[in-house]
Amino acid sequence: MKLTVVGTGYVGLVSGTSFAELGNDVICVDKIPEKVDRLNNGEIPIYEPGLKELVDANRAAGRLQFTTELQPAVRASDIVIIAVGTPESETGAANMSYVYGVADEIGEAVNDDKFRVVVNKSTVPVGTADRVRSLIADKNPDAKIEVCSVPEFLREGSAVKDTFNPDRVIIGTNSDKAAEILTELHQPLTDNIVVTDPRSSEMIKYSSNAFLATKISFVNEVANICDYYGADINAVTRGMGMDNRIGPKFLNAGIGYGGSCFPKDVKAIKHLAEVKGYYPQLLQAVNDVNEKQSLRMVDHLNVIFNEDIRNITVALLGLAFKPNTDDMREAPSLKIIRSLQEYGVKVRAFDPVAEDNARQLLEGDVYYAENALDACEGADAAMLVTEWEECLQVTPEKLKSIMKKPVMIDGRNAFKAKEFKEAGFIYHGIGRK
Ligand SMILES: NC(=O)C1=CN([C@@H]2O[C@H](COP(=O)(O)OP(=O)(O)OC[C@H]3O[C@@H](n4cnc5c(N)ncnc54)[C@H](O)[C@@H]3O)[C@@H](O)[C@H]2O)C=CC1
Ligand SMILES: O=C(O)[C@H]1O[C@H](OP(=O)(O)OP(=O)(O)OC[C@H]2O[C@@H](n3ccc(=O)[nH]c3=O)[C@H](O)[C@@H]2O)[C@H](O)[C@@H](O)[C@@H]1O
Repeated sequence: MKLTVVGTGYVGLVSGTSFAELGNDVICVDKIPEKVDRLNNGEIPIYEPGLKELVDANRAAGRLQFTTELQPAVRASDIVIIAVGTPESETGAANMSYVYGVADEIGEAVNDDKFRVVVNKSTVPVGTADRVRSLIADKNPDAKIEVCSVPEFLREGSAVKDTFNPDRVIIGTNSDKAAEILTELHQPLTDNIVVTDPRSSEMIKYSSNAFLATKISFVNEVANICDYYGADINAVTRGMGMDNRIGPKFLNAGIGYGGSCFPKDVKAIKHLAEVKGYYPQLLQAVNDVNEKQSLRMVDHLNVIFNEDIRNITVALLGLAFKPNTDDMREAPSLKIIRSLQEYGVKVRAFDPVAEDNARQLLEGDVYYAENALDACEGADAAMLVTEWEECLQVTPEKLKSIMKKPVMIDGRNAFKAKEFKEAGFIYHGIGRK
C-alpha cells in the first residue's frame, strides 16, 4: 500500500519506518526542513534503539522517503496517517492546532476522485475524527475520504519492539471499507485487532494511559505510607502482583511518571470531563500525587542531612524521564534539580544520552559528568533518578571510595538496599525498608 505519515517524531518516524519494513511504500512528511534534511542524510533526530538500522535498510530498499511537501505525498497515497504532536495547553486540554493544521492541508490536497483513508494516530480528544473529517470537507466537499482513529500504544525506548509486538491494534471507524483496508495494513503485526467506532477508539487511548498513570500514583501513594511504617514497597508490590487480578506490571514505585504523554494525557482526559460539568475526582488525585512525588527525593535528602543541605553536593544518576530515551519532556529530574538549586545544593549530573536535551531545559550551575562515577566524585549524596544500565552498574564499594559521604537515595528502588547498608551507606528508597 502507499502511505503518507505526517510528523516524524517518536510516533511518526517509528511507525512510518515499520510500515515500510512490512513492504509498504511510505513517505514521511515533516514541516521542519532541518529534520527532513537530517533524515535524508541518514541521521536519526531522536534516540530510539534499533531505529537507525531499520531506517537505513528501508531507505536503501526505496520504500521510505522523507519530504517537507505534504500535498504531493498525500495525492500519491491510499492511506494518510497523522502523527503530529498534541501537547498540553494552558487549560490542560490537548493543543489541537497541529492536527487541525494537517487536516486543512490534507483537505487542500484531496481534490481528485481517489478514495483515501485518513488515520489519526496522535492522541486526541473524543470527537476529533469527526472534526478532522469536517475540516477536510470544508476544503473539498467531494473528497472521498474516511477519517479513522488508530491510536498508538508504543513506549519510548522500546518503540520499534513495541510496534512489531503490539498487545492490540484498535481501529476506530464506522466504514467497513476502511476497516478492511486498515485490518490488512495491521494484520502482519498482530491478530488482536479490535474494530470499534472512532469515539470509543479515541477514549481507549486516553483511558489506557490514564489507567497506567493511576497504577503508578496508587503505588507511589502506598510507598509513601510504607515510609512511615517501616514496610518495604518492593515486597508489598511483589505480594500484590501475584494476584492475577492485579498482575506484577507497572507497579514500580519511585519519583512519579514523566514523559510527553502520561502527564498531558491525564490532564487532557480530566479536561474532557470538566467541560461537560463532571468533576473527575480520581484523575485529579492521580495528577496531584504525581506532582509531588519527585520532590520526595529532596524530602529524603533533608531528613538525612537534618534539614541542612545548603552547599552540599549531590550526584544525579540519570536525567531522562526513563531509560533508553533522550526525551526530557516532563522528566522528574528537572523538578528535582530546580528544587535542589533553590536550596543552594551543588548538582553533578550524568545521563548517557539525554545530556544535550537537558542542557537546553536547565539553568544555573550544573556539572555534566562523563559517567556515573564521575558524577559521584566528591558528592555528599547520590540520587538514582533514571535506571539506565550505566547507572545501575555502580557498586557501593566503588562509590564509597570516591564520595565524600556514603549516602544513596534510590528514586527507582532499583538497587539492593541490603548491599548498600552492609557497605556502610545511608540508603533511602521510595517506600523501602
Ligand atoms: N512519544 C510517544 O511515545 C507517543 C506519543 N503518542 C502521541 O503521538 C503524537 C505524536 O507524538 P510524538 O511523536 O512524541 O511527537 P513529536 O513532537 O516527537 O513529533 C511531532 C512531529 O510532527 C511535526 N509536525 C507538526 N506539525 C506538522 C505539520 N503540519 N506537517 C508536518 N509535520 C508536522 C513536528 O515538526 C514534529 O517533528 C502525540 O499526540 C502523542 O501524544 C502516542 C503514543 C506514544
Ligand atoms: O501515549 C504514550 O505516549 C505512551 O505513554 C507510555 O509510554 P512512555 O511514556 O514512553 O513510557 P512508560 O514506560 O509508560 O513510562 C512512563 C513513565 O512512568 C514511569 N513508570 C513506569 C512504570 C512503573 O511501574 N513506574 C513508573 O514510575 C516511568 O519511569 C516514566 O516516567 C505508555 O506506556 C505507552 O503505552 C503510550 O503509548
